[in-house]
Amino acid sequence: MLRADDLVFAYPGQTRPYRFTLEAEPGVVTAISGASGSGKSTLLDLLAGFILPTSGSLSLDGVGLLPLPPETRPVSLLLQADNLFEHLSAEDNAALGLPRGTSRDEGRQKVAAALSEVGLAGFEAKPTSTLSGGQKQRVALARTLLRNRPVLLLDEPFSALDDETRKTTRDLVGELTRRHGWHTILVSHHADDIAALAGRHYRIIDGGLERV
Ligand SMILES: Nc1ncnc2c1ncn2[C@@H]1O[C@H](COP(=O)(O)OP(=O)(O)OP(=O)(O)O)[C@@H](O)[C@H]1O
Repeated sequence: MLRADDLVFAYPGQTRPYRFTLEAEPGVVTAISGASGSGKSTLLDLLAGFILPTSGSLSLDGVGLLPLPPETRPVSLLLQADNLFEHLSAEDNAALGLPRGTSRDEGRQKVAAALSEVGLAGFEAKPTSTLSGGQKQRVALARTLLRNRPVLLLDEPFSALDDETRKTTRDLVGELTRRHGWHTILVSHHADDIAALAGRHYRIIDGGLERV
């Protein structure tokens, strides 16, 4: 279980701080909605460790995460777009998720298996700049598979996709979350994505999280 307990944070000059409390289970997509500017990205930044709360606690399965810098948190982050290096191939982008020290052959095999799991078998050598928006998000998910971190933060990951692609990409996120036991936190203001995918839903209201 991922638990945030009264994480308190304020930007300079902000009079009333955010106070975030949530629980996210493994294998379940937990959705976060809220008006524009309500603090959704701020919450993800706190979970990822890009900003630090002034008080509160954050733990995964009882282990405190706040002392960990972003690079060692058990967390992957996927944004709406621009998750990949355009000048690299699909294979090279996905391979960025491999642990350091992975041998060339083992890396190749693992990348091929991850690309196949996201429905991109045979796309290894494709330059990223030639892929569609949905295919790019799949490559980013393959990289997430290889990073093998139990928390996945998604910031409006389907917003740049057409309707059909958003449905298949969203199904894939649901499937991967269940299969790998990820604690997936989905920031979205699309009610249909939340209805289709989320097992738990919080809304940010007045700087806090309310269970919907
Ligand atoms: N670095 C910063 N310094 C000061 N204020 C900030 C900073 N980043 C965000 N804010 C402010 O904090 C509030 C919450 O921003 P945040 O980006 O978390 O909202 P959001 O819910 O993700 O918005 P949107 O849906 O528009 O992306 C906004 O009022 C924003 O202007």
